Amino acid sequence: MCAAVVVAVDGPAGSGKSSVSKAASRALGYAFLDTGAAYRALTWQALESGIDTADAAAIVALLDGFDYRTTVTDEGTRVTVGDADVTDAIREPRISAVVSDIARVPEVRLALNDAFRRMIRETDAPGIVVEGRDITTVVAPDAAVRILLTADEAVRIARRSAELAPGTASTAGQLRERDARDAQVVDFLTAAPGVVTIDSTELDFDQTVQAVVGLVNDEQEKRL
Ligand SMILES: Nc1ncnc2c1ncn2[C@@H]1O[C@H](COP(=O)(O)OP(=O)(O)OP(=O)(O)O)[C@@H](O)[C@H]1O
Ligand SMILES: Nc1ccn([C@@H]2O[C@H](COP(=O)(O)O)[C@@H](O)[C@H]2O)c(=O)n1
Repeated sequence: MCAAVVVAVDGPAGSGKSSVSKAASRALGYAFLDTGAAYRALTWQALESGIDTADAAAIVALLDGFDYRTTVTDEGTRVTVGDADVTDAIREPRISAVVSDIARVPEVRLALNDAFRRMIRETDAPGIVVEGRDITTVVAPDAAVRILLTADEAVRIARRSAELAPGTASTAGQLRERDARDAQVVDFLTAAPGVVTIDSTELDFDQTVQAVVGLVNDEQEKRL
């Protein structure tokens, strides 16, 4: 039984899931769980081990020794695999290009989802904001607040390009391709029943964070 208020956030690539969820968690005094980081770290481990990411059996074999940890520091959350700090490496385009291979392996999803549920149960914060693709539907379908965070594709591409520039064309292609491949595995493009859609196309960053925080506060008030 989890005593913390769980806020589940799903959405497509570049919709602001991690940046908005992180800022909202800070504003609320909640913990933050970026589930995509675990898929990315396992991808990093596969590439580091010289494994073809399309080789599902080899990927499943990696799960046993996968020593994935996150540590909250003053500078932000550090991600490690074994002794390696992979915080920055897991954001590289070479990881984004193949992470969907890893995410489509059912054994990987089962193992990581178990780990995510354990992290949610074990948080000692009053609440936790958890973001990914299947949090509202699979990982935490009973979450107190469930949000689909989205924005028009062109806006998401522009925001991502501004972050990664140069290379708008390849950024666009990669974002579209990753969404298309991920959507074959989980549906993060339509809100499941009970899930509230926040469309940030016309909102700036702070307004989007406020929309999330406002929803959580409204839900908390209803429960009093
Ligand atoms: N409402 C907004 N207005 C302006 N910029 C935004 C807004 N929301 C997010 N951003 C910016 O868009 C970029 C993408 O956001 P972020 O990395 O959080 O997306 P994401 O959904 O986690 O992506 P991915 O799934 O690819 O990891 C970041 O630079 C972020 O600061
Ligand atoms: N709940 C999740 C979270 C992520 N994925 C896969 O990981 C990739 C990286 O996620 P980001 O949020 O960091 O972009 C994503 O493209 C998915 O392949 C997932 O399947 N389920």
